[in-house]
Amino acid sequence: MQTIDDVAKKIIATLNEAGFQAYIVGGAVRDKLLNKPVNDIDLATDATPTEVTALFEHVIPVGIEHGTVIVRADHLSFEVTTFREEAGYSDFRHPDEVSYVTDLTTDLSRRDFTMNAMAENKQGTIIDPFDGKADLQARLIRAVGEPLERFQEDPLRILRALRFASQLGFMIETNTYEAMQTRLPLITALAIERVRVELDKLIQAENCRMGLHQAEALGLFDYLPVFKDSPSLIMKVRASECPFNGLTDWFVYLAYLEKQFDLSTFIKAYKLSNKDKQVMNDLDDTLMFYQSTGVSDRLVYQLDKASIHRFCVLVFHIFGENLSPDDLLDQKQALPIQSRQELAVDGHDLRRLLTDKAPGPWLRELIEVIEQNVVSGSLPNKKRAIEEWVKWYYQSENA
Ligand SMILES: Nc1ccn([C@@H]2O[C@H](COP(=O)(O)OP(=O)(O)OP(=O)(O)O)[C@@H](O)[C@H]2O)c(=O)n1
Repeated sequence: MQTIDDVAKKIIATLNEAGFQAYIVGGAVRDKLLNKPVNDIDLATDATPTEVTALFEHVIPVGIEHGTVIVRADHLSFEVTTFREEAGYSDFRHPDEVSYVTDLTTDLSRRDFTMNAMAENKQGTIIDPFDGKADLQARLIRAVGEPLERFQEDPLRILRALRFASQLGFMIETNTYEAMQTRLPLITALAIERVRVELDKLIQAENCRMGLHQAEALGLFDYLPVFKDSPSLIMKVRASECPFNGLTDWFVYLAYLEKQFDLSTFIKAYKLSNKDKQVMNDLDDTLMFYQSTGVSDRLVYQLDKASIHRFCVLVFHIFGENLSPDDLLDQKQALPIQSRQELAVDGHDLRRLLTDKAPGPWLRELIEVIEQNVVSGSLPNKKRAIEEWVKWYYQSENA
């Protein structure tokens, strides 16, 4: 079977045959050397975006102003970026000016860390002008060239260093670490959404204890919303037994750890997306419900396969109770229905039945009551029976 690496090499071959240089660069080279799975490959070339576009059938112009296009091949996408050097980052996000260059080493020299500044050609030879391979072997994160400049260009690299330390269990080289310390105040200028992406990766990583320790030693949390106002929070996180790896809802856990914050404080401070907000709020509701009633039929009904495992992890760490995801799933499967879609009536049926009622929130509330009764077994999931019950419910309500 053709791998993502084979497809990338085909793209490189097409560029080489047209007279251009082309290489695999960045995280893919690093991860291959670490024997980690590679799901995403970036390419660099001396061809301009216009020249790349002319060579391939499916090209998406995603970031032409930064020299990047996406080449689609065999149902996979590859970012292809023209060799460049960057003049400065006044918004700490996008380089102010991008100038194309023709030599690979200049392109590699603008990158953050030596382990991310290697390239691989079509034959699989590694081009490594900054000794990234040696640093990988020594398990060291080292800035390329002058560290103060690298972090000035993009202070997000400070967080990237910490999250790589957390993901890979690497140490940060002394000069690099000192430059991170000097430039640390610049992280307050970063968009909070970018900060959160790195923080998520740091906290969910395999070596998160070490990553958190390094972040705390550096003073990172003094510059981060919520954490900076609550120094005890990070102490509690460190002291907690919670294995954050894989725990996507760590904000919920932190909100429970620090009772003075409700979840909305985190949601607002980190500008969580609506989807994230929904997931976090649902989980928060379920945990509160668990706190008051324990494992009830109504509770297992609210959980689904995707959320059941993390719910159990959170219950263990917040309440110290050991629930088995499999047992909860069995209990859920034994319920009369698994989801609202399986109810024998829907909104249309109920509106037809209660023609004298004007549209309003009553319909959603009624469906919720029916759902609860069916789940608890006090009402059979049969259309006739439910309709009879609804008529009785309204008669008794109006009586
Ligand atoms: N602030 C940044 C972000 C990225 N890069 C460079 O761009 C490459 C690709 O960046 P990205 O895809 O964001 O990260 P990866 O290093 O590939 O790591 P991961 O996929 O784990 O996020 C990096 O390897 C690095 O060479 C950089 O120099 N400075």
